[in-house]
Amino acid sequence: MSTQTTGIEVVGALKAQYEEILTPEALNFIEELEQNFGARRVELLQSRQKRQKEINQGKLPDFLPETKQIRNGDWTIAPLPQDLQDRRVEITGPTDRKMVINALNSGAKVFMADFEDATSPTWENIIEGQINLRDAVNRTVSFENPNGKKYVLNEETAVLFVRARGLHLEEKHVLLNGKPISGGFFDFGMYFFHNVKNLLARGSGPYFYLPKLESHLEARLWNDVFVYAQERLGIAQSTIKATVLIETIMAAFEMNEILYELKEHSAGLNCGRWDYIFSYLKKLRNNDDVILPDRSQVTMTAPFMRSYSLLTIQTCHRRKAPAMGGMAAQIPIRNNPQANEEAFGKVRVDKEREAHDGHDGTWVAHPGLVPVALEVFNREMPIANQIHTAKQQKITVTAQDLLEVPGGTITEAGVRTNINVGIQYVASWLSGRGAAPIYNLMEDAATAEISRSQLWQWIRHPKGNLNDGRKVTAEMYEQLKLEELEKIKQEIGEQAYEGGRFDEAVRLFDGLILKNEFVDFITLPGYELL
Ligand SMILES: CC(=O)SCCNC(=O)CCNC(=O)[C@H](O)C(C)(C)COP(=O)(O)OP(=O)(O)OC[C@H]1O[C@@H](n2cnc3c(N)ncnc32)[C@H](O)[C@@H]1OP(=O)(O)O
Ligand SMILES: O=CC(=O)O
Ligand SMILES: [Mg+2]
Repeated sequence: MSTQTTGIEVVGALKAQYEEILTPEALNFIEELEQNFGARRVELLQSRQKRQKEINQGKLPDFLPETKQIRNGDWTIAPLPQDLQDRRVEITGPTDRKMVINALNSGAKVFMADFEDATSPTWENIIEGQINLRDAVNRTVSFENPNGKKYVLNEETAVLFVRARGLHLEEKHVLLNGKPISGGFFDFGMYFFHNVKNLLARGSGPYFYLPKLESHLEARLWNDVFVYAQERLGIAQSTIKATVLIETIMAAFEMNEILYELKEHSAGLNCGRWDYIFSYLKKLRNNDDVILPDRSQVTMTAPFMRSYSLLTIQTCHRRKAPAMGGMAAQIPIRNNPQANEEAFGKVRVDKEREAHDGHDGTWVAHPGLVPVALEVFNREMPIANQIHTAKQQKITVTAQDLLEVPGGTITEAGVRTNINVGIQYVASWLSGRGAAPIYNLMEDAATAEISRSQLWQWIRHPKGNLNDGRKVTAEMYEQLKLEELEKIKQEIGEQAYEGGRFDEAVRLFDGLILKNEFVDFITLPGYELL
């Protein structure tokens, strides 16, 4: 079915209620965003390729000489609204109806509803996600489980943020002049269009997370989108607030500049640790000095990760902006109290380090972890945030610190885990679930990117050897893959395996690992299969 408006065309199926989101007025607004900003998005994506080429030729990422004045200048972001002063615990999750209610009721200060890493962007997930968020803002959202359990919002709920898709992702079910539009502009635009007035009437505001930025020019693009959107709907400038994820190695060198570009709309920065590891590996993949050990060994205490976290705190607080921490991947383990306590212990240590260092809040992936993170931040952070404390203001983080290669080993178990978890995740994503519990860890698009890029690199890197001396090769991958697929079949059962899009997942995964050309994001070839 297709609905034609001026130049913009919806080619996705129109199920019940979809027209309530895809109104002619909302589509006109999206069309204007794409008309005004679509070409710049494409140019910025080309700039990413250009910078990658320079890195491949040996030019390492560094702080930009041309923006030194901004780094040295004395400026701050605009004051934060009242409901963004205290963000000590933020829960994240997909925009699934039940989860939206559970997250808003979880006791966390903020719920980040995610159209990015935790969402497989099927047309249904995207449009139903918008319906769910609209109903959440209206406070009419409800849900009934097949077992009769009913879900409604509590009196007091978390503040809502929405993470729009990254600039690299398109929405192929909405075309402008026959071409797919930006997924991020769609997510932002629809949520803003349908909810801004209601959010303001309820004393909150249109709050966003912006993922995977690679430069301050990308932040400038988003700022221009915000300025346009506010003007167009008659909303006061500076109403929109956005937290930018520092989750690419390139953005780590432009934190000041990103805050500066968005300074009227900024709600600080967040350490998106999983994509950051992926980006470090992706950008430096052709550098013979750079290689990462097993995924489990690349933690926030690795020197390059710690430098990045501390620099985020220093930069944000100098600019009076919140510096949000990141996501520990552990989730509750039912039916095994000891393993559960160990998992909670790991989350606790992670959050203690973040709070102690000076982060103003942190992320959790599951309602069961909200009390764990809250207890730590309540203990370590007796006031609403640490923006005005002097923590980390005296440290110096250099380009070398940010690029320092971590030590550690590559093991056969690490290779196996990357294959096993990577394929299971891709199968889940293709089946419409963008976040999945696998071996008691939260897996999403960002963690899967690490798994597959490590395999790609270990096969090709001169130092891609196991701790027992064997070189990681394509043949080893093929052999271990067969064994891991058998293991998965045993664990989840033949029926779930057959119904789980595993064959397509394996073909997609093989393409990512075995082709010499590095694919920028799993979700790009993945989206062709959705
Ligand atoms: C790298 C990054 O970008 S991190 C941010 C992106 N990633 C995420 O947001 C992941 C968020 N987390 C999740 O999606 C989920 O916790 C998963 C997929 C990891 C595990 O989900 P499940 O297997 O459903 O967990 P589990 O069975 O323990 O859930 C128990 C209850 O908690 C709810 N729940 C679990 N996680 C969440 C969440 N993040 N938000 C809201 N509710 C949640 C479930 O809906 C379920 O509710 P019910 O008891 O009312 O039925
Ligand atoms: O988006 C968060 C991340 O860690 O990646
Ligand atoms: Mg991410």
